[in-house]
Formats: sequence, structure tokens, C-alpha cells
Amino acid sequence: MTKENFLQLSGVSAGYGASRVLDGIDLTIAKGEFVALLGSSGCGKTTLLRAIAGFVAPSAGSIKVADRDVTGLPPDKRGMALVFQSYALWPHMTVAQNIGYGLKLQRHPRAEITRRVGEMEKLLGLSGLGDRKPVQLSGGQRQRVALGRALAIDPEILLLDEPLSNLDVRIRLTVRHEIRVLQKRLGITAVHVTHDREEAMVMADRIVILDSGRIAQQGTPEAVYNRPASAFVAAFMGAENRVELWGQPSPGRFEIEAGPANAACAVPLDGRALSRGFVEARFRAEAAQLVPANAADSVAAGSLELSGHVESVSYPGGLWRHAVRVGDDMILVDAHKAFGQGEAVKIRIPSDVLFLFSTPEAQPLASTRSWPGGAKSRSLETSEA
Ligand SMILES: Nc1ncnc2c1ncn2[C@@H]1O[C@H](COP(=O)(O)OP(=O)(O)OP(=O)(O)O)[C@@H](O)[C@H]1O
Repeated sequence: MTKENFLQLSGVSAGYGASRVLDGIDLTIAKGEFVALLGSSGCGKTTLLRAIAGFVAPSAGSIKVADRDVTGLPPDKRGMALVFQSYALWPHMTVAQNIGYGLKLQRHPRAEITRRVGEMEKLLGLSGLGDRKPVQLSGGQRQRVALGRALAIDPEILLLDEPLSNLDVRIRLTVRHEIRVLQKRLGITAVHVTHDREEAMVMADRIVILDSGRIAQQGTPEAVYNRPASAFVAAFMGAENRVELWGQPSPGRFEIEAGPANAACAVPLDGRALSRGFVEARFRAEAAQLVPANAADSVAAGSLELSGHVESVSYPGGLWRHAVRVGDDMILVDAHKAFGQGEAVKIRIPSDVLFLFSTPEAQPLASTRSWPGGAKSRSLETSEA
């Protein structure tokens, strides 16, 4: 074993009865790494965490910790601790008894339990609260007790199942930070299930995005945010605006042809695997620039320009949000100033924040193409990129 493959899942499939939830998961986690499992509801995050913990038996594949095959081991023999969303504290026990619970089960001497509980209370800022019952604590304090109970048994791996989702937003930000600092300080390996993108981004060293029981992409927060590998990941990471374009690769560039609502442009390929045909373009509301339709300045090389009309304007805070009708699509664009309802506008998207993915229909070569909505291409002037 090296430090890099401390926790190793190979071909793990699992499900409930006849329904398969996880499909051949290969995942390697380094010692001391904080990995977030991110995905929409029902994609299998919790099932994966529970398979690692030993509460769900894989139907195929293996799970190893430091080269030790733990696939067939019961949860308490895996050197892991699980923290739930619901805290799962014993209501009749004090804070100290709750924190010491796992140690008591492991039959540690009473003096050692007292010492370890004291350490945990100090570590988690719970000193002085040892005699309280969970009902006498705030949500954030309760979650810290649950964390203390998990850490008290000195696990090699900490598994966190949406531990912050019951906390109000302000407390969540604090506890999020506390968990991260603690995890780094203790050098503990952590796997954190969440459906909150921002939480995964700020806490994790690496994000693993699941889609229907498979890994859609994994990488640093920066990598999955800025270089999504698929339209699914792009949308999940906030690039919800979507338009369909037609283009073809040329050396080093992807030439996008003018369409009913877009000007022609040439986007640097930058290693993207794109084929001739339709592509799905995705971008974030804040990544695009909104300008009046009659703006005289020329668009930057490689930027995509779309034309449309403002349908509605709102102010969610910080920037003005515009819903812009572009052909059949509704595109959201943020801007520092508000444009008028009905105003003709252009949306400019620089190439580095424009994600392009070939669609399944990308391959066929058609001499005359019908664009969605029936309009033929070349209804906009071609701008040189
Ligand atoms: N005990 C169970 N018995 C049968 N099916 C289950 C069980 N637990 C989960 N499932 C199903 O397995 C699938 C994956 O569930 P899982 O809890 O792993 O998803 P998740 O990604 O954690 O979702 P969420 O974010 O909503 O918690 C879902 O379709 C769910 O209905």
C-alpha cells in the first residue's frame, strides 16, 4: 500500500433486492484525504458510504483499507466511524456518555474513557457541557457531540453522511469549517456525502460526482468546476444555461457555424474531444456578459455571441439576473446593471467559460441543416473570431 491507495474500492456494485444502485465503482482515496461524494438525490451516495462502512454488502467488487480486504467484515471491525445527518445521539445520556459510548462498547477502562472524552470535549469546544443532555444543546453542539463520539474511537476513516443538513445556514458554515480544520489537524481520511455543491467545493480535496450509481467525474474542486467532463457534470456544477450549436473541428479550434440565434465563432479546442455536428454548449449565468443588441464594440476572439430579448429581470442580490429568450431557449445572465424588459440584447460567453459537448447526433454529416425550431442557419451575420 502507498499513501495514495489507503482506501481502495474496486468494481463495487451494490443494491437493494433486485435493484442495482451502484455499478462497478472504482475509487481510490489517499490517507488523510477529504473526499466529497456529490450527486443528485437517489444517485447512490449514501449507498456507497454505507457500503464502505459495512452496512450494505456489495454484490460485486472489493473494499480494501491499507491493503486489508474489509469487504466481508462487519462495520465495527473496519476502523471507521460514521456520522449521520440526524446526529443519532442517545437522548437519555449526557454529552460525556454519548462521546464515550463507542469506547465503552469497546470495553476500554473507565479512566481511559474519561480522559479521552475530556480530550474530545476540548477538541470540539464542548468543555463544560459534559453533563448536559442532547436536548439541552443547540443543533451545532449536538453535531459536534456526534463528531466527538465518532472521533473518540480513533477511527482510520471518518464517514460523514450529510452531517450538516439539519443545521441552519449560519451554523452550517461554522461547523463546515470546524470539521475541515479538525480533519486536517488529525490527518484523518474522510468521505463526506453531500448534495450541496458549495459544501463539497469548500470542504473537499477531491470531489467525486455520482450519476445513477456511476462515477461521472472526479477531481479537485477547481477541476470539476472549470473542466467538467460531460454536460451532466457541467449542469450539476452550475452551468445550467444550455444552447445547441453546430460546428466542426479544425486544427486547434472548433468552428461554430452561425445559427438562428448565434454568430459564427472559433473556439480554441484546448484538448476537447469534439466531432463535426451538433454540440451542447453550457455556461453559468455569471460567466456571460450582457450587452445591448446595438453594442458597437467587437466581440473578443473565441467568444460565443447569442442574440435574444430580455423576458424578465430580478435582483437576487449583488447582480441583476436576466432571463433572456434566445430562440427556443431561456438563458439566465447576471449583470451589474439592469436591462429593460423586452430589450434586445446580445449575450457574450468567453471561450474559457463555455463548455462544449458533442451530442449523440454529432457524427452525421448533413449538407443542409435544420436548427431546432425549424429555422435555417446563417440568420445572423458571421463575425470573424
Ligand atoms: N434500504 C433501501 N431499500 C431499498 N431501496 C433503497 C434503500 N435505500 C436506498 N434505496 C434506493 O436506492 C437508491 C439510492 O439511494 P441513496 O440513499 O444511496 O441515494 P442518495 O444519493 O444518498 O440520495 P439522497 O441525496 O436523496 O440521500 C434510491 O433509488 C433509493 O430509493
